[in-house]
Amino acid sequence: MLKIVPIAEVNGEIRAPPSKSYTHRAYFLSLLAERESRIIDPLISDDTLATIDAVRAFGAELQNDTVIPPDELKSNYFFVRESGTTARITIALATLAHGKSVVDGRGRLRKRPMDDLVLALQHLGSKIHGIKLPIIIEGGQIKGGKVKINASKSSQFVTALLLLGSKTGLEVEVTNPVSWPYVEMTLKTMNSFGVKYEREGLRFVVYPGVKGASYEVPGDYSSASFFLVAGALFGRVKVENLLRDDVQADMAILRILRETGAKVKVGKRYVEVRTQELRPINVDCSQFPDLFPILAVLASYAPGKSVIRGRQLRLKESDRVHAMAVNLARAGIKVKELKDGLEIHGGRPKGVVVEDFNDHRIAMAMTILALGAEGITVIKNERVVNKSYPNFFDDLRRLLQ
Ligand SMILES: O=C(O)C1=C[C@@H](OP(=O)(O)O)[C@@H](O)[C@H](O)C1
Ligand SMILES: C=C(OP(=O)(O)O)C(=O)O
Repeated sequence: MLKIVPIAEVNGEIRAPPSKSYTHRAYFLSLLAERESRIIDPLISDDTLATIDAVRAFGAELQNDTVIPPDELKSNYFFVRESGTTARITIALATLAHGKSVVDGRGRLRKRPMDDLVLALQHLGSKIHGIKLPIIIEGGQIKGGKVKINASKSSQFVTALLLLGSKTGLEVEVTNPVSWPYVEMTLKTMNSFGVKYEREGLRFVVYPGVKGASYEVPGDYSSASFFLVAGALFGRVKVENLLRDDVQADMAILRILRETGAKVKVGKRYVEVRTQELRPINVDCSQFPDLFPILAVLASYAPGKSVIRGRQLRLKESDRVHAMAVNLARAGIKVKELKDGLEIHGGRPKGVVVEDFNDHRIAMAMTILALGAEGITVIKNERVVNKSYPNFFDDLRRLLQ
């Protein structure tokens, strides 16, 4: 358990951890490559360990930062912990492995949607049983061809098919996408690994062949966003290891912080945010859903009414709309739960015992809220941040020292 005592101001620097999303992509593309690859500075967290375990279970050999791919993927039992990204990609790639595979996970992941991806893979000839984890795949029947994917619940369905297509060749047509920048992140990583594809709007033709790469994982804007908001609320924060020229979904934080009135300076490899003034925000997070919890915290301090929405916010490690509504109401903030988001009236939050709903981003967002709250905040289970950011509290201490 951790107690967070409010501070007068924040003024410090940290280094962003490596990107969870790029780490997933680099390991799975290394698995599919024609030769060995190097992955430099990967994120090591609960989610990426799930991916590393899956890549090993498919038959890859990992020696330090080198991944030696198998000649053929092996069918296996894949336990992906609570990693949605790992689950979706593993389900798709397991269709390549002759024999029976099982993909399973724990907690909320067993309730999160897999159905549209399963339908698409069945359309391509694979035999799959179940639309929620645990899912059984009778691999080896998959062939290339043409498939349409409804991406209204998750862009990870698209990512999974694009990666599959880098092995089989595949034409993919996407409908109703959320979180589109994550598809751009997948395509960018495919470029790094020498995969050829053509695109026209929401249609892709992926050609078979993954060359391999020596790939350096960039810093994570999703993890950095918690401290960038702390800079906007309470003083100054500089986050190193953030590339200006990137396509990460949560780079949206830069535009939003400027719109709310913070002073944002972007260098080649860093971002610095200073408090200036705070205006309410009105934003749809459907393309960058992981910012929702920390934007709700930002809105809690911004005088006036903010509205923050997103189509898939209730489908994550928790129902994030409900989770933030509960915690902000407990902190004395006037909040109204909408079908797809929150209406928040900014004020001065009180310290609370945080209900994290076993969601790393709820715990991290509420920790930042605590820095300016009236009274002490309690984080009951600080280990919940291990899913994406094991060093979160170490970096917080570094910032406050
Ligand atoms: O592809 C990825 O790496 C991710 C995509 C997003 O999910 P959805 O596409 O399901 O919104 C995001 O919430 C998740 O943290 C990581
Ligand atoms: C939802 C997240 O990841 P995943 O979908 O991979 O579980 C997240 O990191 O907030």
